[in-house]
Amino acid sequence: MEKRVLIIGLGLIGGSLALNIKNTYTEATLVGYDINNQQLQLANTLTVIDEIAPSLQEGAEQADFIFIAVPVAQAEQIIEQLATYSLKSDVIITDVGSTKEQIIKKAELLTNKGWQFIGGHPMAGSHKSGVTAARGHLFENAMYVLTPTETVTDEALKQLKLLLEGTKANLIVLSPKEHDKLVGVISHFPHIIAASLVHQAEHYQEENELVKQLAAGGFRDITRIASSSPTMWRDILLHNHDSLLHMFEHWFKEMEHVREMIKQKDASKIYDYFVKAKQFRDQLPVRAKGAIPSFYDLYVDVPDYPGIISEVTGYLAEEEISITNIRILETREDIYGVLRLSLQTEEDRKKAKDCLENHSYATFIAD
Ligand SMILES: NC(=O)c1ccc[n+]([C@@H]2O[C@H](COP(=O)([O-])OP(=O)(O)OC[C@H]3O[C@@H](n4cnc5c(N)ncnc54)[C@H](O)[C@@H]3O)[C@@H](O)[C@H]2O)c1
Ligand SMILES: O=C(O)C(=O)C[C@]1(C(=O)O)C=C[C@@H](O)C=C1
Repeated sequence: MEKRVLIIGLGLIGGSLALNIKNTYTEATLVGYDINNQQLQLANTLTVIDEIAPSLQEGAEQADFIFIAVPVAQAEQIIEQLATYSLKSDVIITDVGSTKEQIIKKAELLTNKGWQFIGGHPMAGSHKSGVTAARGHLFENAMYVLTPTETVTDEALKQLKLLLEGTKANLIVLSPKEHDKLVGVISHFPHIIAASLVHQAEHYQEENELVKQLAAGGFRDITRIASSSPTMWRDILLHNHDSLLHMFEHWFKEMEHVREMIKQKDASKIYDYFVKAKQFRDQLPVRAKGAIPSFYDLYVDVPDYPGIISEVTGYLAEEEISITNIRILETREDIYGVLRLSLQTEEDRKKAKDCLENHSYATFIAD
């Protein structure tokens, strides 16, 4: 039976969800709504959605499923608006916000009217925003948290899970409180640290402008997420402020502990500190997309001249070696560049290495 799925907010996550749902739920008509008309038109042109909603109200009142995919403060306002409409009696409403407690509280406006609201949060994303960053496989193998409360029926949960099958994500149920605490530790607090490291570098840049030039792989890796949407992250911090304030206390103690080890020049404690961190970090699930993206990467030294990328990919194509991603690392802008090729298997990487070395390229593996 045809189902109308309204996606409110056609950015990275809303757009990716639309692409995912279309993968498997073929009887769905994807209807989009966004306050940014340019994003909306773009989503339509890119066929991420099938139709544009004439208005939020019309789109919502005709929908069987509603996804709220806007920054979390905006999500609260959308919920308030939806609560004033005449939605279908069996509509299922969900969201994708990075915080859950405050949204679930607000959603009582909907559940009090007998509508089903199931909080959701796909644990995959990017520092990029907008529908052009949307990807059909963004959530593959990632965790996707659902936070149904006691008002949610088994049938509604089943229907939503069915709709989300195309994401190929691992659905997991948590309470909103548990969610906010856990995600605070592994996503929200690290985001603050990333931004603070960038501020620190900027501060030192005033003393010596070489800071920017020297910022190499490590700094770029640890601060990538500081390039994310400031609106989205402002809202997340304001929503999860209780958990985050608590974590600051731990963090200050942690930093104090590190400072003390350095002050004492305690080599053995410093070594142990890094050993323990490495052990825990190395145990994280590395092969699953969405957790920590992990591919079989091959680095290739390339001279900086036009056409170099097509030359390299051309050699690989001749030997039918497919790459999943390609990126120029901007660490050595002066003479040479480094291409990072991501391959699907160890075997493909070996083949690519042999192929490019036969064409006199220097390659290296950095696992
Ligand atoms: N970016 C990530 O990595 C990530 C991952 C998981 C969940 N999330 C959550 O997903 C949500 C969306 O994030 P995103 O990365 O897709 O952001 P985005 O900036 O790419 O897209 C958000 C879209 O919402 C639209 N919008 C804003 N207010 C609106 C309103 N009142 N009505 C209609 N449209 C509105 C914007 O115009 C924009 O197109 C956020 O709540 C975020 O916390 C983000
Ligand atoms: O990969 C990134 O760029 C992300 O920031 C994704 C990330 C995360 O912290 O892992 C960010 C916020 C979301 O709520 C979920 C995922």
